[in-house]
This record gives sequence, structure tokens and C-alpha cells, in this order.
Amino acid sequence: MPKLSLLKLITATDLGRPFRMLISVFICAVILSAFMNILMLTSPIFMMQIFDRVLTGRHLETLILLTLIAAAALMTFGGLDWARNQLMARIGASIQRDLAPRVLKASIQNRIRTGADGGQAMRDLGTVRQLLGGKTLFPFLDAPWSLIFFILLWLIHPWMGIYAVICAVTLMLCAILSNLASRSLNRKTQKEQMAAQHWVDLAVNESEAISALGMQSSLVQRYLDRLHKLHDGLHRSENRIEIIGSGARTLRQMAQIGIMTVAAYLLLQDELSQGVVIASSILLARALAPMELMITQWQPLLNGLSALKRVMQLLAGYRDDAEKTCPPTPKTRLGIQQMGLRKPDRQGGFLLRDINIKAERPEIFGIMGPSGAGKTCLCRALAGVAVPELGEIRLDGARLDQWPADDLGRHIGYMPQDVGLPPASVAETIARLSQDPDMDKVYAVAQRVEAHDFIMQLPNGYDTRIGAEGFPLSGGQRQRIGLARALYGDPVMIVLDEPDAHLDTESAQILARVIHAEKQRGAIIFLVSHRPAMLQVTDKLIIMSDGCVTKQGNSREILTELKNRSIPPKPELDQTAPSRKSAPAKKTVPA
Ligand SMILES: Nc1ncnc2c1ncn2[C@@H]1O[C@H](COP(=O)(O)OP(=O)(O)OP(=O)(O)O)[C@@H](O)[C@H]1O
Repeated sequence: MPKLSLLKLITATDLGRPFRMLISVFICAVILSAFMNILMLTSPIFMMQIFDRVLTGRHLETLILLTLIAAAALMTFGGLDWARNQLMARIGASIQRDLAPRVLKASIQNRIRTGADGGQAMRDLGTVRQLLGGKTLFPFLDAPWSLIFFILLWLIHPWMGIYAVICAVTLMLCAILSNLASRSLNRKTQKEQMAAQHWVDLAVNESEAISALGMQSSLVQRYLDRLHKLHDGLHRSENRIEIIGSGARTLRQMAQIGIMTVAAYLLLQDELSQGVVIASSILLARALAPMELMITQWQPLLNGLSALKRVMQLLAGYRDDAEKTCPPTPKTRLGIQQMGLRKPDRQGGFLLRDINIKAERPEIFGIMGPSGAGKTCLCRALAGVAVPELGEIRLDGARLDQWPADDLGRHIGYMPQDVGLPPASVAETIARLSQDPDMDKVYAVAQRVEAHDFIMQLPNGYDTRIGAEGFPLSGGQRQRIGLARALYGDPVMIVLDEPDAHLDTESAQILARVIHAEKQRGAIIFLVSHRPAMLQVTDKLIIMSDGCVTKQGNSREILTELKNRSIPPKPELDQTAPSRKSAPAKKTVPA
């Protein structure tokens, strides 16, 4: 999508009523800031009155009255400060709570489409919460209202006003300079931070392989290299900000001395009273406080805004499923026409080209071909995970992307090559993370895939927690649970990507029986396998090579033909897939 400014992104993205409410709350915070700044006049006015009225006239009652008024004003200030903190904290929390579901769904979509880091958007949302919920914005909320102090200084004496404006401009320049000095370094450190995080994620997710292959030290070294660069960048950036910050603090102290000098001079000229001299010093301190804070908060503000921009960019390209009308429950009818699937980065060529498959009744399709032929890509497209760039896949007349994802998921049973199990109970996992699983359906499907017995032997049966930090399952057990999950809810189309990869012969036979039973139930099944014995269960065979279907037809005939070539089973099957040269003409798909 074209690059848009943050403001345009926010206005172009419909974030719904909660976001509009949050804007109203934000406006309240701005108004509160105005009142707080007015109440900050308490000290200078109090000082002025003490010196010019109480001390000169020796009025004790006035002193008591002034003290009471000042105390009341300062208590009100404290209350407003508390209210503003609470409001901002709530804005941050609501933004995270209201946007998290959409951002998470959009991240899943984006990860599938582009392969981008799916966790980044959620981290960005955390940064946005910190920006809105923390104290970063306060100096920026206070800055416009500090105009009151400048006007008052001007009214006290134009010289004072001019002096205050010069001090403020100098501090603003420091803030801008601090931002310019650290901007490019910060961009680099952000990248280094992400790169270092990738190594940590890898260490956690692939811990066993890393340990077994003796890669620990190399991995730690690579992580340290990144960390070193990150810390180096952070150190240099903090250094620059600190130098400018110290300069600004010194300037501020000097400004304080300076205004006293100007005021004292005007006092000697009988142009000001004593109280006004003290009050003007306090007024200047108040006027410059937000500028000084802005120097340190500028970078967190920019980080927060760029995180917000990334979140908005993600949401702008996301179409919520709620906007889609769900087609009726599909019957067993599938049509794939001239389907082409492009690489996620949209730069390279096509992963799949010119795929045509038709199924009008319950059937089992076997998919075979050498490694890298595109079998998994086809499975992903069939499961609605990858959206074709060309042609279409229609289930009972409706294009897969016309379905809301959750509704489509109920009609499709997908078992990927790597069965990732969530941190949930066995029952919840089989019931596709339902928090209230229909146990009758769960038992039925577990029995169908003959997983019931081993599940009952787990420490807590169907309540045993599996997945990360849960009970460790064998590869075959994971696949059985993955299969049960795919078949849960009697989907009309089942896509199984090498479901027999970890199965022994007996389990593979069970799988063949399950697949046959699913066909009897009325499902269309796609089965990727390298085992000829497993492919015997199929009705039709699709042979793939280089992203194309090179042969398609009756399984028995094709398997006999392959067998007659009398080459050993697995390599034979791989080699029988026609080469690129024998692939059908690709005229319908651009290179
Ligand atoms: N997200 C992606 N981006 C770019 N290329 C991809 C992507 N996914 C797959 N590919 C490429 O598409 C080709 C087909 O991959 P695919 O995983 O479908 O093969 P396969 O037939 O399932 O292989 P195997 O039998 O080894 O699992 C491979 O060359 C792979 O590198």
C-alpha cells in the first residue's frame, strides 16, 4: 500500500466507536492540562501577594486567607494531576485492549501473506500503550498552555517576555538538535534490537536442535555480536542526548539567574516590586519546564509514534471478517481453475502455476512429487491460508477468500506438515481451542483416529495440557492429535500434508482407514504422501513438479504405470514426476 502519513492512516482506518471514545478522553486530558497549568500560577501569585501585600502592610488575616486559598488550589492541582494520570493510563490500556484482537488477526493475515514477523505488531501495540499510558506525553500536553506564563511575563514587563521567549526558543532548539543527533542512530538500534530478538526466539524455539548440533556457542556469539552493536548504538545515542540534555539543564539554570538579574535591574529602576521579582522567577521556571522535559521525552515520543504508524499500516491493509457475509454451508463440490500462487514478497515468480482440479463428489486426491514441487503450497492454498493471485478456488461456488476465516475453517480440516500444538488441554486442542469443547464430538473424533487409548494414558487424560511447557508427546502422537483436530466438526474438505511422516506401518494403516471413512462420510480429501502404500487409498492422483500439475488421473492407473517402471518406491516416485521441460504450457501465467 502507498506510504501515508500517520494522520492520514488514522483517518483512513476505521477503528470503530471505542477509538472515537478514546479521542474524547484524550481531549479531556488536554483540558485537564489547561486547568493544571492555570493552577500552577498559585505559587507565583502567592509569592507576589506575600511580598507586596502581607509583608508591606503587615496583614495577618490576609496571610491566613492567602495560605488557605493556596493550599486549596494546590490540593486541586494534585487531584487533577492524579485524574490526568488515571485518564492517560486508561487510554493506554483501552487502546491495547480494543485493538489487540484486530491487530493479532491482522498480524496472522500479514504473516501468511508476506512472511513478516508476526510478533512485531503486538510489541508495537505495547509501545503505543506505554506512550499513551505513561508520562511521555505530559510535557507535550503542557507545552501549549505554558503560553499563559509567557503572556504573564510579557504583561509584567516586555523585557521579561522577550527574555522568556529567547530562553524557550533556545531550549526548543536543544530538543530538536537532540532528536536530529540521535534519529539515525535510533533507527539503526531499533533494527539491531529486532535482529537480536530473532536470535533469542531461535534459541528458544529450536533449543534441542541447537544443543544437539553443538550450535550453542556460535548462536550465543551471533547474539552477542548483535547485542554489542545494539548497546554500542544505544550508548552513542544516549550519550548525544545526555550531552544536549546537560547543556539544556545548564542553560535553564542560567536562564533562572538571568531573569533574576533582569528583574533586579528593573526593581532598581523602580519598574517592578519585590514580589514581582520572585514571581517572575517562578513563572519562568514553569514556562520552561515542558521544554526541558521535551528534550528527554522526544525520542520515546518518536518511537511510540512510529510504533503507532506501523500498527495503523497493518490495520489499514486488514479487512475484518465481520464485514464478510458468510456463504451457506458448502456441499461436496470443489473447483480450482487456472490457479496461480505468487511468492509472498510479490517480487519473485509464482510458487504455483496453472492448477486445475475439480471434485463433484466425495473423493480422495493423492498429491505427490519431488521435494520442492509445490505440494505444501497447494495444501496451503486449498486450506485458504494462501490466497491465489491468479485463478480461483471455489468451494460449492464460493471463492475461499469470500468466507470469514473462522467460518471457512469450520468447513476445512487442515493438518500441516509441522503440527504445532498450542498450550492448551488435549480436549481444547482437538476442539480447535474452543473454551467449552463439545466433549461428545471430541471423544468421537479421537476414537475415529484411534487416539483415544493413548490420550487416556496421559496423566490427566483429555485434560492433560500439551504444547509448549505441557506434556511432551511423540511425533506420532502429535500427528494423531493434529489429525483429530483436522477432522473435528466433520469438515467438507480435508487437507493432510504428509500426515504419515511420523507413523509406523500399523499407524499408517489406521490413517488409511480413517481417510477412507472420511470419504464415506462425504468429504473431499487431499493427501500428500511419499508412501505408495498410503497412496493406494486415493481415488485420483495429482503429480506435481516445479509448481505445476504435470499429471492428474486415476490413482490405480498412475500407480501401476509408476510401478511398471520398476524403480525403487520413493526415489522412483520422485523421479517419475516430469521435469520442468515436460510441464504443460504456462501461457496463462506471467513468468
Ligand atoms: N513463503 C515462501 N516464499 C518463497 N518461496 C517459497 C515459500 N514457500 C515455499 N516456497 C518455495 O516453493 C517451493 C515449493 O515449496 P513446498 O513447500 O510447496 O514444496 P513441497 O513440494 O511441499 O516439498 P516437500 O516435499 O519437501 O515438503 C520451494 O522451492 C520453496 O522454496
